[in-house]
Amino acid sequence: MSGEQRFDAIVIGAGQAGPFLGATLVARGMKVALIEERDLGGTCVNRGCTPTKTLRKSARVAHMARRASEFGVQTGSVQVNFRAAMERMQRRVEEARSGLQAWLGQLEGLTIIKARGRLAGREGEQFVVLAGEHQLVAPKVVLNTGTRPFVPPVPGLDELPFLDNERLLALRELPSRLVIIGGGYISLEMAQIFRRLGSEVAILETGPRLTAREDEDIAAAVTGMLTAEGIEVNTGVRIERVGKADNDAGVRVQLAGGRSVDGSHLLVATGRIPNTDCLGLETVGLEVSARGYLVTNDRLETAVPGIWALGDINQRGAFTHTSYHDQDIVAENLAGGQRSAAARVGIYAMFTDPPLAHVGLYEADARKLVTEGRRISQAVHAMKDVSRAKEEGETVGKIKLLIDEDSGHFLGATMLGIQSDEIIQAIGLVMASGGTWKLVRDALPVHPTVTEFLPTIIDRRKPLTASSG
Ligand SMILES: Cc1cc2nc3c(=O)[nH]c(=O)nc-3n(C[C@H](O)[C@H](O)[C@H](O)COP(=O)(O)OP(=O)(O)OC[C@H]3O[C@@H](n4cnc5c(N)ncnc54)[C@H](O)[C@@H]3O)c2cc1C
Ligand SMILES: NC(=O)c1ccc[n+]([C@@H]2O[C@H](COP(=O)([O-])OP(=O)(O)OC[C@H]3O[C@@H](n4cnc5c(N)ncnc54)[C@H](O)[C@@H]3O)[C@@H](O)[C@H]2O)c1
Repeated sequence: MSGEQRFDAIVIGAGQAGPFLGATLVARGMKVALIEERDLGGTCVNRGCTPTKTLRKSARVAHMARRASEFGVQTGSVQVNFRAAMERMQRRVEEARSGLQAWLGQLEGLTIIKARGRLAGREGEQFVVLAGEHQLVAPKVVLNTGTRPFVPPVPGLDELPFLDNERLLALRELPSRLVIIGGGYISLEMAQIFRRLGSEVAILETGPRLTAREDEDIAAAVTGMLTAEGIEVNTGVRIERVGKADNDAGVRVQLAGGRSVDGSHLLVATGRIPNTDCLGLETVGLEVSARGYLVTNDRLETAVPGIWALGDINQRGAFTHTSYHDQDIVAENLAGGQRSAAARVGIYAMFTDPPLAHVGLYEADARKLVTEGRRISQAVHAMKDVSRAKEEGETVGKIKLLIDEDSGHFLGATMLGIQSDEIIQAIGLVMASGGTWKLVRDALPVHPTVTEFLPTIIDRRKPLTASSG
């Protein structure tokens, strides 16, 4: 163990919050240690957003090439070079990771330590952190250790070489038939990508529908979009066990009721668990929730003053943008600001093609408010009736807007359709700025875009009733 090193702040975990907060603090003249046991950039850069969104592009190009004749373009038969697509993805990951490394590496005052970090008690006002051979102390500790895949207690799973998001992205050969357990974001994004790259794909979801959080009609539209591409969707299943298929060459998932589903590869995408179990939290008196998350106040401070929990581990978001936003809040508050995570409006996109994007309340939440006497209206518009979508030949999906009739504020929006990952932000910005629907109606839109339809959609809104029937 080397001698004790003193810092103004120690960041454990280089996900989507810690490195950026560290950079801000050193720019203010502080001395900061950034401890990362794997790769800078965390899940997003190395095994999440960056690789999946890069591979998604290869899948989309293959998909559009197959549709080429619809647009008057002749291509001949379309072949996917899986290795080349994976290599393109890896190059992008390496570029992102090395860019981050180069930027962080030249920041004066920032010490990067490649090791697993953990708290080891306190010395007066200072927290002690151990990281490999290093013993560090600082009065401020920022935890940004993210999540890892949750493996469900399915009999037989521990004896199979199943895939998770990381192992899937390391494949060298295209799976001939990919069976996916789980029907959430990772499942659906990867199902469509691998289907378009040439795999057969089957999804097995225990819940009654895919994308459990979404409105029923939206989940149905997502399911329809995936089945139209030849993806087999099984909802409401109960998995009894998994094992090798008869020919030993693949996997067999045995379902309750006697049915089984075989595949060459098995992807398990059934949620994530927080990396809080090896952090030595008990040494400073910090506790986690029943599911392992760190509880924070709206300033993202834990129950122990001087320790912050940022990103997925605080369960205030499970996205790169929420993690990054967390560090922005803390950076400003450390400089005397009064920002709060409570003030932000939840927004996200699932990057199927077309994407599903959402902000604010869901229809079911709004209906509950109606039972409490609120006057709420909803507008729904099919993408097949949006001119730009017709011109693009991509008419899947719909737009839904929820409006509070008394205040004029948007309460939420859901969009399944081309560029909805971008368009949703128009509503998100109006919501965050406290504006009303009139702002959207009166602003001058660009033609021809999907966004230009928002005023028309708003005009067609109807009162929302307490029940959907
Ligand atoms: C397949 C996939 C696709 C995704 N796509 C998107 C997307 O399109 N958009 C989006 O917004 N989000 C996406 N996400 C979610 C996104 O990746 C996370 O929300 C995001 O990475 C934020 O996480 P974080 O900052 O909390 O930590 P992470 O990015 O998880 O990083 C935590 C870091 O801490 C390190 N660490 C953990 N414990 C220790 C320790 N004790 N000592 C030292 N280091 C430690 C880990 O090695 C890791 O590098 C995706 C996730 C997955 C899995
Ligand atoms: N576009 C994005 O922003 C994006 C993309 C990918 C991942 N992510 C993040 O990654 C995280 C994890 O995603 P995920 O898809 O693994 O989890 P998820 O929680 O979104 O979905 C998991 C699904 O698995 C099902 N399930 C659980 N146990 C099962 C079982 N035994 N058999 C069958 N089904 C089972 C659940 O009912 C649920 O529908 C999310 O928090 C998300 O924020 C985000």
